[in-house]
Order: sequence, then C-alpha cells, then structure tokens
Amino acid sequence: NSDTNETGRSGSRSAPPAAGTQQKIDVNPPRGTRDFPPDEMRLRTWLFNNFREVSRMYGFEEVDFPVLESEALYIRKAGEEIRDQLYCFEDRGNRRVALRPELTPSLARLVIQKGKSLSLPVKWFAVGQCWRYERMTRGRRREHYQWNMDIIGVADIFAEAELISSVVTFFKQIGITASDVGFKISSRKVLQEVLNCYSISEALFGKVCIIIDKMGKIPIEEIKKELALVQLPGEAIEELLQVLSMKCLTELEEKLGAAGEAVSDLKQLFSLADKYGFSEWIQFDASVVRGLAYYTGIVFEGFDREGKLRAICGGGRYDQLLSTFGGDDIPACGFGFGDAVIVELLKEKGILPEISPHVENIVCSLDRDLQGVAAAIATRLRGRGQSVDLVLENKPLKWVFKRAKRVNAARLVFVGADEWQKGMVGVKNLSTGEQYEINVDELE
Ligand SMILES: OCc1cccc(Br)n1
Repeated sequence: NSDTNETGRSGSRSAPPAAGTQQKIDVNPPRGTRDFPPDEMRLRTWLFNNFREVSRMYGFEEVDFPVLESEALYIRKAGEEIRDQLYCFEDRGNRRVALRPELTPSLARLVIQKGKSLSLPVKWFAVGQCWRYERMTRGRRREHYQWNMDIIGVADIFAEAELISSVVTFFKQIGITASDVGFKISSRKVLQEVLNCYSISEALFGKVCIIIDKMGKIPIEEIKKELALVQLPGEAIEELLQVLSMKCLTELEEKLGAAGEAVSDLKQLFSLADKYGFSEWIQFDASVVRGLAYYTGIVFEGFDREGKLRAICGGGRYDQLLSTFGGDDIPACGFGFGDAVIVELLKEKGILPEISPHVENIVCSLDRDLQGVAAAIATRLRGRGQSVDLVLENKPLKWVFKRAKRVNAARLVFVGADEWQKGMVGVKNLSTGEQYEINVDELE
C-alpha cells in the first residue's frame, strides 16, 4: 500500500534495500555550487551579519524575492555576459523562467508592483543567492550570494555617495582599509557625451557599454573590432578610447567642458566624498562602465589595490530600469557585493576571521535513569535564554569532555545519582576548570 505524505507524493512502504546494496548517490553538490558545512556556514553568517549591520546602520530595510523569476526580467539585447549565462528553462507550465542572475530586476519588479503604496525614497537591501549557467570549462562557480543596497526615488548624486559610504563602512568594519581597496568611479554620461555627436541609438549605447566593459579583459584590438562590428564609426572609436583612458577629472573637463552632467555629477560626488570622509577610497577612472546594460549615470566598482582579484563589488545609477519594465520613470541606484572575492581578499590580507562554534552549556546525566532530570535542567537553562547541548545518550564522562571541547562549551552541568539524592548537580567551568556542586534550584 502507499501513503501520501505532505508533499502530495505517494511513498511506498516496502522494506528498505539491504545496507550496502544501494547505488551510492553522488554526495557532492551540483557542479559550480557549494555546501556550507558548519565551519563555512559560521564564516558566511559572520559576513552576512556585517552586510546586515551596515544596511541597518544606513536605515535600509531588508527585502527578498524568489530565486526563480520570469526569464523576461533578464532579456536585454545588449550582449551582456549575464544574459549569455542565464540559468533559464521552461517549467512544467511551459513558462520561460530563470534562476535570478542578479537582484536588481527583482527589486525593480517589486517596486513597480507596490506602486503608489510605496513612499519614496525606498531604501532596500537584500542578501540573496544568484545563479549563472557557465560551461564548467572555466571551472567557475555557478552560484554566489550577493548583498545589494538600492535607493529608489532619489535623482541626486547624494544617493550614490550614500551607497559608496555604506560599502566603505562595511570594509572598515571587517578590517579592510583604503590601502587595501579602492573604488574606480566614472559615469555612463561620459560615454554619452562623447558619442552624442555621432547620433548613437539607445540600443547601440548599451552594446557599446558592454563592449567597453571588456577593456582590460580582452586585447584592445578585439575591443576596436567589436565596436566596429556594432557600426560605431572609426572616428568615434578613437575618440572614445582616448577619453576612456582618462584618470583625471580636470582632463575630462577639458575634453567635455564643465557644462555637461558627466563632469558636474562627478565633481559633486567627489565633493560629497570629502564631506563623508571617504575621499582616500575613490578615484576617477573613465574606463569603468560596468557590465550591466541598464546603468545610466554614475558607475563604480571596488577593486583590490594589488590587482590580484576580480572586482569586489560594483554598482551605479539605473534611472530607466523601472520605466523599461513598464513602471513610472523613477530614478534609482544600487550596488551588488558578492560573497566570494571578499573572502579571497580577507585571505590575501591574512584577516579572515577564525569563528569557533560556541555553546554555553553541555548537560549530561551520568546515569540512564536521570535522563529526565538532565532534560529538565536543559529546559530550565534554555528558559533563561541559555544555549544547551544536551547529551542524548548514556555516554562516559570522557566522551562528554571530548564533545564539550569540540563544541566549545563554556560549562558542563552533570547529574549523578549520589548528588541527585541531595538535590545537587555537578558544575564544571570548562575554561577555568573550577568544579563544584550546587543545589539544582540555584543553578543559573
Ligand atoms: O557575478 C556574476 C555572477 C552571477 C551569478 C552567479 C555568479 Br557565481 N556570478
């Protein structure tokens, strides 16, 4: 006979196969994905707690969205890598869906969904797993967790300054300094103003940005070829590459003039940086465009000054994204901060924290008949908010001490028949070694 369990799937009650005859399943996680056993999970929790602590400090509210989204959120025609690597499929309802490769489109979708019920500005943050399907030839991961902070409804550059300030605060909080990491800052308006006199269409602009984003990753000749392929005139390519090599705002101002938004936005950002106190963390670098088509203004990326690692984080202004999804024309900016490169950086700097497990009490009975007493003691301590690792089997003290060491227990509480006759329990402080008996009613 079969029964239907809570998931609605029927299960058969036939006898399990004899041990050792089962085909062993692959106990590793799917390619490109990670398990988080306790030691790795403690590090991840530490990292995410820092993400959340900074987000709270900046007055942001936490949100989340489904990992599975409609594929339509990510169909952009600019030739982005994120599009080529979309982890997408058709579900059993013949819907085109995708595992989210980033969080921003979901956030935009939720803002539009909430519509007028939201009072702007919206300051939301999320920490969520994002996916890409990449041929494993490059052996790169297919999932990572990203911290995102987004400000929706503020057109002023003040919003970008606030976001960069929050990331600087995060770096400082985990021991990273301005000599370890910097932010390259530019604006897509630089490209726009250079290309203005070449009447570049909106669609072509996105493609040009995605090609430019490959600078430093593929040979410059390749870049030129790809720009020519999207019909960018030769003269425009030369002028573009000349401007993109600029690292100094005054040089940019000489080229574009002071009247344009590109220069005035960047000047305002650098002036605000001074007021926030993060000037030493940032530098103008016209080559930064970021690899997402929807950026429209300031863009920035965090980089390790030794140049050994990929970008640590990145973000920018995306004023058109909501309207491209059919929403109102609401200005927006945000960043994404992955959970992988930052750990590599902390390892490089030798400041990856060692996070031990910890439990306040380990409680055990020295006699099988006293299990109930041990359970009652555990319940009493837990009722006081204390953590208790309750020994659930009749184990010798040697075993208990070994476990206490592994779980890093602060205190051992043990119940023995003789002491219990007098209503007493044994206590051992596992850091000082001090051991004493105490009336169970006085156990704190
Ligand atoms: O940074 C791009 C990206 C997106 C999803 C998953 C992974 Br791993 N990496």
